[in-house]
Amino acid sequence: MTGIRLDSVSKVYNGGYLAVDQLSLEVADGEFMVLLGPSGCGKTTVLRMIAGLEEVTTGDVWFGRTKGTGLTPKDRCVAMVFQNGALYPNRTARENIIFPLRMAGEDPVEAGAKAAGLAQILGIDAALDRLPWTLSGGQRQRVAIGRAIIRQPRVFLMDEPLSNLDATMRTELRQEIGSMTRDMNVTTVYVTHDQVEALTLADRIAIMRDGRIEDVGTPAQVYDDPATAFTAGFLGTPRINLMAATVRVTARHRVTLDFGMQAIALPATDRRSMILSDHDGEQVVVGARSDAFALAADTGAGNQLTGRMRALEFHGHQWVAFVDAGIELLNPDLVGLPRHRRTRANTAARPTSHSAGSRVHRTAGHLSALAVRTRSLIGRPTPAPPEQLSSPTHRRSDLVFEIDNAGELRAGDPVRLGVDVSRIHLFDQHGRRVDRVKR
Ligand SMILES: Nc1ncnc2c1ncn2[C@@H]1O[C@H](COP(=O)(O)OP(=O)(O)OP(=O)(O)O)[C@@H](O)[C@H]1O
Repeated sequence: MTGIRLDSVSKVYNGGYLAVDQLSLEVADGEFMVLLGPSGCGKTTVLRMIAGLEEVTTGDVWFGRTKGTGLTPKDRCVAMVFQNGALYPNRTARENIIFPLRMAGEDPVEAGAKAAGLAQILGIDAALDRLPWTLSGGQRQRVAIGRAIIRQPRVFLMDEPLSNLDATMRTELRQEIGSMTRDMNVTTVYVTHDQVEALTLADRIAIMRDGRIEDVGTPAQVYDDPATAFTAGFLGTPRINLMAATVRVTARHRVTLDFGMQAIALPATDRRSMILSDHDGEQVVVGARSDAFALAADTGAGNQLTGRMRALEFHGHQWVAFVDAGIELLNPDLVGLPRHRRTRANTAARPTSHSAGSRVHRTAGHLSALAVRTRSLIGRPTPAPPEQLSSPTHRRSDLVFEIDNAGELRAGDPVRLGVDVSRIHLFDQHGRRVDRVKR
């Protein structure tokens, strides 16, 4: 087994398209690393560069202390499973699994024993003597995994291996992949655009966007303490609410986040008050998931927002509330992305299985305006040219969050929302956290 290191790796495809941009990443020996990101962000390209199926344009790939750049795929001792693990159609599942050992000249009895052991782990021992076309999609993918892993590769690479399976099969095989790779202690890089797969399988997740890594951390780190607004928006259902706000410093270390018609205050003891107190008038992005909101009684105490319940959806175990609070919401896919990249990002937005995501109309127009009217909190010059606030994409939309019990609430009712500011995340206009993340 071995660790992997990508050292400032870039890939420019023929025609000059920069698919991967100076990406650096370390995967520890035996670690399960998930590359997560929207379609087209460069995940497969990274995987193929590790496998040696794609040449790096610049940078280096290392396997432990061995430089992989320039080695053939065979010499890298990696195994790869694709979306549709193609099998030899006229060989049984057993023959498919054993095939790499046969090619390596291994003793047939030992090879057979290894295949039987793997088949048991993968739950296909009863299907070993069947031809691929008689197997279910999940069984075929298990055979493909068995065939890839039987030679005990140093590195196991998987490219969306579950995406062609139905939901039940996906859950089952996901769990098996998790336990198998851990039992074998094989260094694994797994590509997916499915946040549930990433959160449930990974030791660490690298969230990719536009050929770069936005954030790397354990599932809990990247979910609870996201480094960027994009990461926050990619993880979690319903998607995080990203609200455009202006910093108002009312007294030393007294900071208010002004949404226009409404505002919330940070306590002076909040470390972010200190950070923002030199940035009066600057614009920030306030991220709030469901756990930051609570339907509040009309006490007037604490941070509250008022609005109107636009819709309430019953989801069995919970309700999803859509509240129009007259606050500008930003599109997580677009925050911090240079303007010329936005159309592409918009079409490659995060897939979501939750209807809440699709119901929300989020806009980019205001963000562009944010980018030009203000100085960056981090001090980087803002690249985007002005865009009119009256842009047709500039619209108000709903705060979306889950509640356990809707009680007597109905669509159209006025609502008062308590906001727990200890649970909000604050990002600068480029989508980077204003405070430090813990990694
Ligand atoms: N052979 C190629 N020639 C030119 N461009 C390519 C080639 N392969 C990939 N690309 C482009 O590089 C970008 C990254 O592609 P890649 O397949 O790595 O993304 P991905 O994140 O894996 O996407 P998906 O989840 O849709 O598979 C895409 O814009 C893609 O169109």
